[in-house]
Amino acid sequence: MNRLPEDYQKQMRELLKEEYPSFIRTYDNPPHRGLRINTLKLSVSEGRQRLPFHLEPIPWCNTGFFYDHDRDRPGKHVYHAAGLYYIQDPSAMAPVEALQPRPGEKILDLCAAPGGKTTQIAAHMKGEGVLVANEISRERRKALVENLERCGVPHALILGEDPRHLSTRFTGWFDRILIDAPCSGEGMFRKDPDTRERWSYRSTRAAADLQFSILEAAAPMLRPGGRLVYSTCTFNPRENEGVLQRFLDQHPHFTPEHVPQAVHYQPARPDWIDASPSLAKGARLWPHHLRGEGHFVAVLEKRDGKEGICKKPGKLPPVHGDAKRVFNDFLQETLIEDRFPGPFTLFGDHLYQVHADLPSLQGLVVERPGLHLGQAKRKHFAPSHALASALTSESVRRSVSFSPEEDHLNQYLRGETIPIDKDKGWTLITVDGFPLGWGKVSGGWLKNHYPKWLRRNLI
Ligand SMILES: C[S@@+](CC[C@H](N)C(=O)[O-])C[C@H]1O[C@@H](n2cnc3c(N)ncnc32)[C@H](O)[C@@H]1O
Repeated sequence: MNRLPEDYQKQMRELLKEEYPSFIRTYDNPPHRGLRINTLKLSVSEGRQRLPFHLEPIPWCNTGFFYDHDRDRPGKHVYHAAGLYYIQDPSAMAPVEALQPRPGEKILDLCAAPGGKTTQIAAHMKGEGVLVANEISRERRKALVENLERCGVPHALILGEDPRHLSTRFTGWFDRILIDAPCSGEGMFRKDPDTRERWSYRSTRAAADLQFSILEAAAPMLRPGGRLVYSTCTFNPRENEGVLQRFLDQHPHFTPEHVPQAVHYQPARPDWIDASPSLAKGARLWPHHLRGEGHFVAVLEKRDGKEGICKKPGKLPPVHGDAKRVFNDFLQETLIEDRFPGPFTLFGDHLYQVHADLPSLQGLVVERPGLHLGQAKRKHFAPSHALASALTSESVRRSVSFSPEEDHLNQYLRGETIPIDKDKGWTLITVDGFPLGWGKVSGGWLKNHYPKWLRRNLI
């Protein structure tokens, strides 16, 4: 295993003083493991009854649970594929709890991949409002898309922008913004030892400059009275209190607020860098004080500024008659109630449901303009995996439920065709009633439409 960098140990010894021995001993222990029940799919109490794992509540997140890594492998269970939970470091659940998202709001997750916090925000929003998930890295956006689809998030717009470019397009538009910033990752050295190799004093300075530029870009996008959460997974005061002080010096209309649930955390440490004492309202999550990795969380409120400049809805590519017709035919044949009132847009022949009053997206890298409904071919409509995941078995005319132990379930996940005695047509395939994907029944066979890139063998 990679050793902890000498300079890092020296830094932590100087900062933590008498606390240092108990801090450094945490590296001898395994990391704590957590999962978050996805309340877009099921309630916490149903999740506790249904999930076959040894769960213990995480005090700072009421949908979060520790699991026992020696006995449970939730990442391999079919309920994971069905999006019933998201595996997440317990400390990483703190920033969204501090953001306090509400249904119907406009919320920006500026550094979103792989989507742990985006899916947590989506669950708080109950799928209502606009959730903009932005991720600059193309490679990492793939995991973001996959996780949002798996978790059945119906209302996200996925962008791939440099925050400085976004900033000019959404002035005063968001009620809440999360910046879960790229950082030197000191808080992850225990869980992910590879990150140790990339660390140096210089890398922490470069990270601080990048974090400052991301905060600067986010500031104008928040409406007056809006809430911004800044979080990192590093202990480094230069990247935490230091970046915030530099930001507040130039943006006096932002004020630090107390992080909710502070009783579970330690206060931030402005005294380490001679910053404003008000920054102590932020929180530090330490592995020698709680069961999780290192994290930093701060809440800022905006007191002033411009409000909602981009009120004018943007124009998206229109939906031509053929696409509308095949989609409507599909809806009538497959769904019991039409839960998709639009508006819609077409990207190529892919149909999306979008939010009614989005500003123009022209010139932006758009990974998903909204919920991907499927592909509108000339004569028929092929529903998407994202649509299957956002539905329930009660909302469709035909569904088949397999139990986790059934052979047919494994066959479905492997992508095989399955003999079946059911009515012809698109059929929602579920595990215990929770959607996994599509199949199409014809002549006594279920043709498998589980996405090729997700196919696998259950253990
Ligand atoms: C700590 S991770 C985000 C984790 C994510 N919020 C989650 O909970 O799953 C930080 C992200 O910032 C992205 N990033 C890197 N450089 C960036 C930049 N210049 N502007 C915005 N984001 C950047 C990284 O690609 C990375 O995905």
